[in-house]
Amino acid sequence: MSFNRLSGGRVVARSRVQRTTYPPSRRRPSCNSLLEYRGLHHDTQTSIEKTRNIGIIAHIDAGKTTTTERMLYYSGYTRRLGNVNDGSTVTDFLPAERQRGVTIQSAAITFHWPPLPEQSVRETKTQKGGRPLLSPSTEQNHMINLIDTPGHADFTFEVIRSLRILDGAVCILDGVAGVEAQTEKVWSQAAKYHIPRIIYINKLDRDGAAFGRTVHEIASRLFVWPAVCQVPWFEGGKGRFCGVGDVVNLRAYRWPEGGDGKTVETIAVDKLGEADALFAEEIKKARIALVELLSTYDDVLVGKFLELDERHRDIAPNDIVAGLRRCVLNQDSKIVPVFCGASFRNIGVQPLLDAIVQLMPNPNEVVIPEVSVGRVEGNLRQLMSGELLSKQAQSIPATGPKEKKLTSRQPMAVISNLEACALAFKVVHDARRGTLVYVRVYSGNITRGSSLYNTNLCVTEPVQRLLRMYASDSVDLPSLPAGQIGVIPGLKHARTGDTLISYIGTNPKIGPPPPINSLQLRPIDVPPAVFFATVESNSLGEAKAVTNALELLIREDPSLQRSVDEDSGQTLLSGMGEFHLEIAGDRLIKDHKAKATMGKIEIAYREALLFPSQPQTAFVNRDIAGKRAKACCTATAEPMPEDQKHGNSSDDYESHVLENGNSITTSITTPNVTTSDDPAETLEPWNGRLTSHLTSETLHMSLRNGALAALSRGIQYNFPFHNVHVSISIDPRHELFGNDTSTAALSSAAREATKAALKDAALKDGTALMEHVMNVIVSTDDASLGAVVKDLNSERGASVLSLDDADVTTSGVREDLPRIDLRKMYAPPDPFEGGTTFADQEQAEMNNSSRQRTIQARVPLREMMGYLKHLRSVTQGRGSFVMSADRFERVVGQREKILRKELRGY
Ligand SMILES: Nc1nc2c(ncn2[C@@H]2O[C@H](COP(=O)(O)OP(=O)(O)OP(=O)(O)O)[C@@H](O)[C@H]2O)c(=O)[nH]1
Repeated sequence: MSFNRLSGGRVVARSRVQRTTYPPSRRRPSCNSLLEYRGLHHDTQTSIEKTRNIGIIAHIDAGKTTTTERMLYYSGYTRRLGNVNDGSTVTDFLPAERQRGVTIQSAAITFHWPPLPEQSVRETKTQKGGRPLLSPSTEQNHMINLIDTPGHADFTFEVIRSLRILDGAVCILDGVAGVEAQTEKVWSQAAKYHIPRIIYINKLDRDGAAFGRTVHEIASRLFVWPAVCQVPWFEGGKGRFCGVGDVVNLRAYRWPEGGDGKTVETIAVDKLGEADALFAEEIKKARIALVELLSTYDDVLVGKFLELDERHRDIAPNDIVAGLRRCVLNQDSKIVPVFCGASFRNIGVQPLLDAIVQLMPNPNEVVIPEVSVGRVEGNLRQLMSGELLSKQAQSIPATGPKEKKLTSRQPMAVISNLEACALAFKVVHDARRGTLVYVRVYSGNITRGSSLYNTNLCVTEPVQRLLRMYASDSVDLPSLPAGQIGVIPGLKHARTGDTLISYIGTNPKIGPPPPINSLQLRPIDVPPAVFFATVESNSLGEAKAVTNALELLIREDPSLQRSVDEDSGQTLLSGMGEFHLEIAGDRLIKDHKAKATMGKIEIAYREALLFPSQPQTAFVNRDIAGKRAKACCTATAEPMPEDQKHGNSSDDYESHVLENGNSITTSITTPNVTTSDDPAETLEPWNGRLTSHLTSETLHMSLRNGALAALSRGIQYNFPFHNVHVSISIDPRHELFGNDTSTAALSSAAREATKAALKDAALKDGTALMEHVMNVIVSTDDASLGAVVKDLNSERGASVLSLDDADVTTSGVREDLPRIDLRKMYAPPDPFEGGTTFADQEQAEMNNSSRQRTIQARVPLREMMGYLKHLRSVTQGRGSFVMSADRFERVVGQREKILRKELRGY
C-alpha cells in the first residue's frame, strides 16, 4: 500500500533504515479531556468522500477485538492498549463480554485515520522544514465508523444487522486456523449485501501460522482471487515474525520486539541485507503476481503496464492502489486484497488502516439501497427521482375523489419535503442515557429538534439529541447527514429494522401523507429462534417489572422472542442458540436488574398437520377492551401444498408465505370490492358493513394476525405449527357489522376459526412432531478427525455428508460460484511447512497432522446441545463448528417415542 507517510518521518536509525513513528506524530492535541479531543474530531467537517463505514467480521477468536483496540490506539483515540484477556477493551464493554472475553454485541466506534489534529499540526511543520511532502492520498484525513461484530454463531443476527448498514468489511482470518466455518458464513452474508471486502491474516506470530496456506484457502473456500499486497517477514527466514513486506511500494516494515507498535523501521526492498535476501525476492515475486492479477481485470492498469513495456516494478504504487480499489469496488472481479500481521504483537495494524481508507468505498460508492413505497419496490435513487412514487400512483385504482387527489400529487413535490430517510439498525438500553437507537442515514439530513416518523409503527417521535458514539462514550451532534452512522437517544418506540423519515409539515398525530408514509428501506431479516427457556418472576409483585425488562431486551435484540404458554401462563424466551439464551438470561438479571429466574434451555420443536380440516366458522360477539367486537369468518387448515411457496396479493386476496414455513391466504369473497378510505364509496358495494377505518389492507392484516396467533401454538405438544396452510375467507355482506367490526374483532374471529380448523385437522391422527435438523460443519485437526466422525455417527445420529469437500460451505454445497484455479494464483511458501511450489505446499499439508479437516454432517439439533464443550475435549481444544438450520424433519419410530415421553411424560 502507499505507506509514503513513513518516508516523511523522523529518521533515527541507520541511513538505509528509517525508524519512524506510525502514525508520524503521537502527541495529543492540547485539550484537557478525551471527550474534548473527540469533540475536536467531530468539529472537523469530514466530507462524505472521506467517510468509511466499515465492519470487522470473522470467525470467533480470530482477533477482531484485539485489532480494533490497536486501531483505536494508533488513531489516538485511546491512550493505552486494551486487551481482551484482561477485560480492558473499549469495544467489548458489556460486563458479560469482559467476563467471558467474547464479543456479544456489535460496538460502533468513530475515529480518524490518520489522527486529525496532531497530524495537521505536524505536517505543516514538516513541509516548512523542507522534508518530503506526503502523497495526496495519505494527506487526507478520513473518518472511520467502525463496527466490531461478534464471531460466535449464536450472535449471527448482530453480524447481519451490522452488515445491512455497512459499506465495506475487513475479514480477519486466524493465520493458524485459516478459513474457518464461521468465516465462510460471514463472508457469504457480506456477499449477499454486496459489501466490498479486504482480508487481514492475523496471528502470524503463533506456532503453526501459515500465510501461504491461508491464502490458498481464501481461493478454494471463499472463491475469490487473493491479491497478496503484503507478505510476512520472519527474521532471517525462519525466525520471529517481525514485520511485513509491502508488495505495492516494494519495501519492508519491521516492528521492534516488545514495543507498542508505534515505532516502525522502513527498508527499501533493494536494501534488505543478505540474511533477508529470500524475503526481498519474495516481495518482488509478489509484485509481479499482483500486477498480473490486476491486469486481468483492470483495463486502466493494463494500459499503464503496456506503456511501461511490461516492467512490473516500474508501475507507480499509486496506480496499483487505484487498480486495486477499482477491483474491490467492482465485485465481479472477485479480487480481494490480502494483508497480514499479528495484532496482539502490535504488528501490521497501521498499514491495514491505510488500506481501509484507500481501498474501501465511501458511502456514495456503494450499491444503492432498496426501498419500497406501498407495494412498489425499487431503489433509493428511483425514489429520489420521483419514479417510484409515479409507479406507485399508477398501481392504485383511483376510485374516489380523495384517492384521485393523492395520486395526482406531484411526486417531486412530495420528495422535496422528504428531509431525511434512515434505518434504525440497533437499539441499546444504556444505564446512563436510556434507550439509544443507532441509525444509518441514507438520504438528507437528520437534525436535532426535528421529528421522525416511523413508517413501520406509524408513530412520530422527536429527535431531542443526536450523538456520535465512541463505544460507550459519546459526543453531541447538531445534525447527521446522509452516509453517516449516529445515535438518537430517547426514542420510545423505534426498533431494529424500522425506517425513520423526517418530512416537512408532518402532522405528529397522523404522520406524513400517503404514500410516503409507507416508505421502507429493506428490512433486516430476523432468523428463526430454535431454543427457548422459561422466565419466571421471583414474586407476583415483580411480574410487571420482569415483563418490561424482557421487552427492553427484545427491543435490543429482535432475534429473541417472548411468548406466553396459554395453559401454564409461563413466559417463554426463545433465541438462536444455547449461548445466546444464556447471555440473554444473564443480561436480563444483571444488566436489566429483573428479579427473575430462567429455566432450563430447551429445543423449540414444531408440529405439522397430517390431514386437511373441514371449513370452520367462528362468530365473535363480545366486548374487547370495553368496546363491542363483532365479526365472523371461516377458516380451513391443511398441510402446506407444494405450490404455496410464494405469496401474492390483490385488493380482495392476499397470500403470504411466512418465515416459519406456514402460509396464510385471506380473501374477501365479494367481487368488486373497493378500498377507498372514503366511507361514502365503500358503503355501497359492501352493503353498508365497512367502516371508514377498515380498508381492505387493514382487514387482511387483522385476519392474518388472528391466524398467526392460532398457528403459534400446537394442538398436541403446544409447539408452533410448521408447514401449515391456512385459508380464511370473509363475506363482507354478512360477516362485517359496521363500526362493531374492529380490527381486534376480526383478529379474534380469525384466531378462533383457525384454532377450530387446526383442531379439526388433528382429530383423525393427531399432529406430527417436527425437529430441526442442522447443517453442521466441524473443523478439526487431522489427528482428531477419526474421533470426531465416530462421535457424530454413533452418539449423535448424524449423517456425515462429506469430508474436506471444497464445494461445501456452511450454507450447503455451493454450485453457483466459479472455482479459482489454484495453480494460477500466487501465494508465498510457508517457511515452517517446507516447499515452494503449489504441489509442495499440498504435499506438506497432506503430511501435516495439524492440518485442518472439515466434516459436513446433518445432525438433529437436540443432539448438538452442549456439543462445543464435547468437541473441545475430543480435539484438545482445537476443534470448532458452525451450524445453520437446514430444515424441519418429522420425528418417527423409536425416536418419536423417546421424545414424546420426554415432552409429554407418556
Ligand atoms: N498470539 C496472538 N494472539 C492473538 C492475536 N490477536 C488476538 N489474539 C488472541 O486471540 C484471542 C481472541 O482475540 P479477540 O480479539 O477477542 O478475538 P475476536 O475475534 O474479537 O473474538 P470474538 O469477538 O469473541 O469472536 C485473545 O486471547 C487474543 O489475545 C495475535 O495476533 N497473536
